[in-house]
Amino acid sequence: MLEEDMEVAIKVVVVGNGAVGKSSMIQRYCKGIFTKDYKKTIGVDFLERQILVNDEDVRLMLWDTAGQEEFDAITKAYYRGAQACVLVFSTTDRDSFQAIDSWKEKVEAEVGDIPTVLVQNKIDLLEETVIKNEEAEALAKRLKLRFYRASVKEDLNVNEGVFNTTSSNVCNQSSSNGREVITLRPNKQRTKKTKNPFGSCSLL
Ligand SMILES: Nc1nc2c(ncn2[C@@H]2O[C@H](COP(=O)(O)OP(=O)(O)OP(=O)(O)O)[C@@H](O)[C@H]2O)c(=O)[nH]1
Repeated sequence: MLEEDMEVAIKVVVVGNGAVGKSSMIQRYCKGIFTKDYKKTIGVDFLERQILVNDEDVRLMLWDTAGQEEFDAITKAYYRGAQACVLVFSTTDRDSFQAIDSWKEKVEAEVGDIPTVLVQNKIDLLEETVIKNEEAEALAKRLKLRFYRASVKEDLNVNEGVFNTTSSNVCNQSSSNGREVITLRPNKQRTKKTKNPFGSCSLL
């Protein structure tokens, strides 16, 4: 296939316990909306958004995985090929915080060590928090992860924070260690060539 016929795509998996806000986070980023209703994800779901890398369009493909353990067998098949991971827990759910190690291990078991960020969602509910700031920061430090406090509801830190940073991490890691992050797909409209699309990154 000619280089002109290729496009770049980054696959990101969003994982964490049920009801921590994974689907909401992806919807906020890709569609700019928030809904109060809780609709449990069955298996996996998928949305995408275009970002700009070195003036080249890149497709950020966000895989929304079910938080319920009953779907583990299905969801882990979808971790394969992921180039980045967003680990999410909720301010009001201690179990979701304690489960982060196990989620990280599940993803690592399928795809190894990929750029990952840790997100504490629902910080609009801080008055109901069941997790101390120091605990969350200690977890991020121990796992060596960049840590974000976010509120999908209030639209805090989702766009500029979580997803744009995740994309940058993938880009930077790619340019520093030569790891392959490019998925090739037929794209007949494309004519421009780039030798190193991840040399530096800028996001829309
Ligand atoms: N207050 C508040 N509620 C939120 C926030 N983000 C999500 N929610 C609510 O939390 C509930 C669960 O959100 P989902 O996005 O469905 O959670 P999920 O992690 O995808 O859940 P599963 O599909 O079961 O894995 C919904 O009622 C959302 O409206 C937030 O930042 N603040």
